[in-house]
Amino acid sequence: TRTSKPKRILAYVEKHAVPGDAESVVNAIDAYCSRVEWAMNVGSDKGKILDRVVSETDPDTVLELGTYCGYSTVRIGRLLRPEARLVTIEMNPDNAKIAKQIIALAGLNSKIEMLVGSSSDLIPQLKKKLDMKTLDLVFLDHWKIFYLPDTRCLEETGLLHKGTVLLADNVVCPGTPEYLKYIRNSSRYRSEYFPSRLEYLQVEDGLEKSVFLG
Ligand SMILES: Nc1ncc2ncn(CCCCCNC(=O)c3cc(-c4ccc(F)cc4)cc(O)c3O)c2n1
Ligand SMILES: [Mg+2]
Repeated sequence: TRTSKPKRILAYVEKHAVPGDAESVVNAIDAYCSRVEWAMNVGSDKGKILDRVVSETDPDTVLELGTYCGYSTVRIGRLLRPEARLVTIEMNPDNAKIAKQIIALAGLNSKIEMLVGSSSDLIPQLKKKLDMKTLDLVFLDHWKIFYLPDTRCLEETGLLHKGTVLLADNVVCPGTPEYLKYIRNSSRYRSEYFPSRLEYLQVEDGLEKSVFLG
């Protein structure tokens, strides 16, 4: 098949969003994925929780693991101050290409840098590659079995500081049991579960917010 779901999402956004208006890009993707075809964006219900956590954290540096089409990248980026920076990691080069175009359409190129590769390969390079002092917020939305090893890697590479917020998508569906077990039992984090719904469906899902205590 010539087109892919991300390409169909991009085509819809190009037709229905207003260039430079990040909100209209988010709304266009939600309209498409709720009416035409489901896609694994964090969606509007969990998106409202994400918005609140981003606004309360007001981060200077953000790391997103798993870009897909860039829905949550734009959702987060639209709330950041002009001098703030968001690095997003996507392993699939075709998805990264689409996401780059959606991020550009939202007018967020100046705040967002996309890295193409696996989180496990790229996280160790973040500190030196991007002169990343530390991260204020991490949004985990990639392969669910990588949440725990990547969190351990973030700890070991000194990318977390006292107060860094980790926000994990899909802790109920598809589920991230090993990550939840670790983060909820670790004295180095204070965790809180935000119940919600799986994107565009009536299935239970939720976000786990964990503050690193150092
Ligand atoms: N390590 C590494 N580094 C970087 C990377 N970049 C991409 N990947 C690969 C990640 C591939 C996509 C991850 N996301 C999901 O799998 C996901 C799934 C559902 C879902 C699906 C079916 C259902 F029936 C119900 C729920 C819903 C969600 O909200 C999800 O986020 C990477 N991996
Ligand atoms: Mg997700």
